[in-house]
Amino acid sequence: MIEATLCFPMRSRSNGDDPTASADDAPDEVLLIEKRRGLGEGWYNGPGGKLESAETPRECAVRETREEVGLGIDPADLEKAGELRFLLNGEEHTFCHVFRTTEFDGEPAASAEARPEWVPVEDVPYDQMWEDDRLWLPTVLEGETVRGEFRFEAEGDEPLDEAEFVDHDLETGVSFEAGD
Ligand SMILES: Nc1nc2c([nH]c(=O)n2[C@H]2C[C@H](O)[C@@H](COP(=O)(O)OP(=O)(O)OP(=O)(O)O)O2)c(=O)[nH]1
Repeated sequence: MIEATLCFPMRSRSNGDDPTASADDAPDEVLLIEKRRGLGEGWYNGPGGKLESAETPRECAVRETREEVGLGIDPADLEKAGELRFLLNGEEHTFCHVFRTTEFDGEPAASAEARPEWVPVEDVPYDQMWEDDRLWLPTVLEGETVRGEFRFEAEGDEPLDEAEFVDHDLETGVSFEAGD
């Protein structure tokens, strides 16, 4: 079983040039990446990837976001937003921790792995993402929490991103342990 993370940096678009904007405005843009290699290549996603040994999910999300798009994040500023379990042919394939943050340093920059893009929450390109994302990502981007199980079926040795998405269970408004 693979343990992985996703991180969704968010900002309020109106804090830029709108003089009526306040810093308290709800974040309405999310930093997505166009993934340039590996699992989900060519699709949009949040920065993220697999845990390295002895790393916590928070440390992994911070490291992957720095490596992929160059943003600096304090692990304590990550808000746990979800836990997603991906099953392939009935077996647990990946357990993914989802984080959200509005606190980060620097400007996103492209890397060999990712091309970053700020996207208004209402324009997230779900038709160019993993098929299950439209079921849970809107809730995460609204500031809520999710726990879900997503079942994929594949023939032979097909990787997860070529498997067929068959069904799911999803719970919203869940609580996570402090420090998760
Ligand atoms: N949004 C979304 N992300 C997913 C789904 N399934 C899934 O594995 N992911 C994420 C979890 C990880 O962040 C990422 C896959 O890990 P990765 O980026 O390290 O994969 P990779 O094959 O490129 O690995 P690497 O060689 O670069 O280490 O994709 C899904 O259904 N939706």
